[in-house]
Amino acid sequence: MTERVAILGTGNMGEAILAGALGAGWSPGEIVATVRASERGAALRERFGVVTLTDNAAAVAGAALVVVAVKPKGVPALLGEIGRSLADGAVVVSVAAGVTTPAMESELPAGTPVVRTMPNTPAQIGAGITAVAPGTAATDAHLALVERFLGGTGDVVRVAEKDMDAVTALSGGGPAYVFLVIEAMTEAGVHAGLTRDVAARLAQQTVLGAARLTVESGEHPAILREKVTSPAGTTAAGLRALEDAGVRAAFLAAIAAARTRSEQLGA
Ligand SMILES: NC(=O)C1=CN([C@@H]2O[C@H](COP(=O)(O)OP(=O)(O)OC[C@H]3O[C@@H](n4cnc5c(N)ncnc54)[C@H](O)[C@@H]3O)[C@@H](O)[C@H]2O)C=CC1
Ligand SMILES: O=C(O)[C@@H]1CCC=N1
Repeated sequence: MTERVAILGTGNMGEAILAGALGAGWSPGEIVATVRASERGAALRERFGVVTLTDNAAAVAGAALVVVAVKPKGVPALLGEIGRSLADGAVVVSVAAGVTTPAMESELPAGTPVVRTMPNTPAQIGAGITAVAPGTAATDAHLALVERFLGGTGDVVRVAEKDMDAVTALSGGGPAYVFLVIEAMTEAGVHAGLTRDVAARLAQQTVLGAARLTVESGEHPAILREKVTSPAGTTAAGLRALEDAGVRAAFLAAIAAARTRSEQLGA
């Protein structure tokens, strides 16, 4: 891999992408990461061996791919900062919730290729999923570079930009919902008398195994659920309690609320 990549704003998501890309074979020499605080830069240099800078304009000079990973409200100012330093043909990718491609294009020199993306933090171990939606000047070659880089962090799926707020709600924030489920199942196991270590291991591996079985069997989750649920058995009793507590409705409400919030962040 020969292209240089700049990651601007290397916090939780930027670091997850950095770790995932390095794990997939991108070399530290190909990536420069920017930070606000120099101690953060020193920690990233130590951990990953990449060059870190606090100057975003200097970081994008010579980069073919620029990944903007600051908070949504920081994106316009950052794009304004780097516009004149971008290399010819460089593609600018944002991971920010809510920030649209027209909004990105309006802060950059006319004709700059941009791609809006929504990754998630399992990118850190190459198990993420990123949705991508191109702006008006992004060509297939730009998308191919973006997909090659982000492909190191997990799956990549192309979506229409109008679907990005829904994607943000489902997979962008989705790991948090699953972490909450793992935390709650673990705690419930402790309440049922298991040690915390055993309960945590059972909850983690159950979520991992169920997710893998869904993917690898290709069967509908409802069918897989029926195969666990013996008539009048233990699982039926547990599922009844979850339905009584409104778990399905809670997920509908959670994804709808997160989607609305993503729309607001872009407004
Ligand atoms: N955390 C997550 O799971 C996901 C986050 N995102 C998006 O990623 C973006 C970043 O989110 P997080 O990583 O969670 O936030 P964060 O606050 O952990 O990271 C942002 C980093 O950017 C740095 N920063 C801010 N302005 C800067 C500047 N001008 N130059 C250089 N560095 C600068 C901050 O010091 C911070 O370390 C957001 O736009 C969010 O919507 C997208 C998908 C998932
Ligand atoms: O919570 C947020 O706003 C970001 C976007 C998706 C995940 N984290």
